[in-house]
Amino acid sequence: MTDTTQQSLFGQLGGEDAVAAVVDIFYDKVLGDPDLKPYFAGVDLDRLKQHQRRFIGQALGSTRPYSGRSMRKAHEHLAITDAAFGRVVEHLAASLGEAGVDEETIGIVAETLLPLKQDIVTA
Ligand code: HEM
Repeated sequence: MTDTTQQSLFGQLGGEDAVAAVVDIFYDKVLGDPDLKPYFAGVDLDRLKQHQRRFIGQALGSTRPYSGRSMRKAHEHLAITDAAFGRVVEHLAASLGEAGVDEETIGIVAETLLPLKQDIVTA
């Protein structure tokens, strides 16, 4: 998929304000999932929210510059399993659906995230 397509996903959803709404839904789902909550133990709230925003931004191809750690460096100490990665992506898909994004677009977003799995899953 080209950058142009990804940018239009971001725009299609409604830009930063709409993304903030998706982040709230996503945040509730991830922390409300007993299988995922432990990964976020000890992570401060600001950092977590930043995670969610960047996660969504990355998923939708936001052009906002990213100056954080690489995906591998950010996650290697967490021993994230394949299953946990899958659940996070599922929660994102559900959150986008609740925000009114159509199935086809959600599928494209999920495909965009999949290549990151090899850097994030270490358990
Ligand atoms: C495609 C999937 C993902 C993306 C794009 C993503 C993105 C990010 C980003 C950008 C950061 C911040 C890095 C920094 O500030 O240096 C981060 C941190 C973090 N991520 Fe993810 N993430 C993903 C999947 C996951 C999964 C599956 C989990 C757990 C099940 C997870 C748990 C965390 C935690 C706990 C932190 C904070 C680590 C710390 O500050 O010690 N992430 N992630």
